[in-house]
Amino acid sequence: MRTSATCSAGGRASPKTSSKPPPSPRNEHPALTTPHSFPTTALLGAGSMGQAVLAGLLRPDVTVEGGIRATTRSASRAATVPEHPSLSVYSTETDPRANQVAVTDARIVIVGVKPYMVTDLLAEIAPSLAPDAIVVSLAAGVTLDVFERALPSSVAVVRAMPNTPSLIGKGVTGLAQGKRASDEQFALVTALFELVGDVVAVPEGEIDALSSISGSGPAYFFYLVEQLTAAAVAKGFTPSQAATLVNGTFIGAAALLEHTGEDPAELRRRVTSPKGTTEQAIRVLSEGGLEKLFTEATDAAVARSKELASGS
Ligand SMILES: NC(=O)C1=CN([C@@H]2O[C@H](COP(=O)(O)OP(=O)(O)OC[C@H]3O[C@@H](n4cnc5c(N)ncnc54)[C@H](O)[C@@H]3O)[C@@H](O)[C@H]2O)C=CC1
Ligand SMILES: O=C(O)[C@@H]1CCC=N1
Repeated sequence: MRTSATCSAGGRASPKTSSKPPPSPRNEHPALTTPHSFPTTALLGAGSMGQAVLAGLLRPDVTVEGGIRATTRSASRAATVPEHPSLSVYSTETDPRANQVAVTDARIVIVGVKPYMVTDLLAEIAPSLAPDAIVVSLAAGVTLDVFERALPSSVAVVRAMPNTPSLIGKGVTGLAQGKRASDEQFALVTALFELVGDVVAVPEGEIDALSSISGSGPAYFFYLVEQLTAAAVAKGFTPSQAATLVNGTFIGAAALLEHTGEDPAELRRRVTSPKGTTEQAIRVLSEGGLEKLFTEATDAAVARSKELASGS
């Protein structure tokens, strides 16, 4: 276990108070409009997505009564989890019972392991869950039904589809309420994800489509950044110059979208002078089938969610 301490190679270190907290993006999170206090929470699988969700619970303006427990498989991954006085970190490599220990008495249990690992993990934790626990799935494709069948009937389930900008409070999360989750329990989970950005409640049937847009969406953005950077380098700019040009332009354009609240089509029009240069570039992108490509790409993501649901 690691409690607000640097994890040793073996995954254990004695608790201590960190004199200098690590650089944290938490200050960037928007002001709270939702509850500041959450019950004891376990995060099983504190990887890329899990740690982004965890960032909300570690905000200085949030209290987690009874503390937060986070688990990983390897001790080296446990060492990547930020230090915090209310956070205990366990790795199954060091303690094979880490997940059972983490969920004991926890009211909220977030499952952040890969989809193919979910079934084994649920079988492992089911006997140790509190009867009134709310299990929150981050796993792509895995249905509420799979969770509800694997867990005691008193345990509520909510399916979440967040995205990685949650790490800096700019996430978008889709939430689907399981049939055993009360409105009060769903509101609590909604408040938890509002700590890291916007929340959209949808019926479960829409979660895979939502995932193909906002769950995967950050990857589409980074891919576009990579491709425009490659085009800049091909035009003779150094990689450093290309990064400045492309990152600055994309970040600036996104900020303009947010700041003005304007329709993106209108913002695009303001760049695209009639008979000018941008018009030619947009023509090539359009004739190349970008719109169709996005439809096909998101369809492929949805199809993969269905495969994951069937266990492949
Ligand atoms: N990465 C993303 O942008 C998004 C991911 N998701 C979902 O989040 C889940 C995790 O994905 P990532 O964070 O990308 O993967 P990841 O590989 O970064 O994290 C998985 C974590 O699970 C841990 N783990 C593996 N087996 C474990 C076990 N038995 N007990 C405890 N911890 C264990 C690993 O040590 C690792 O820290 C997946 O189900 C994925 O579908 C959902 C939305 C977006
Ligand atoms: O690629 C995946 O399967 C996960 C779900 C959405 C984003 N990442």
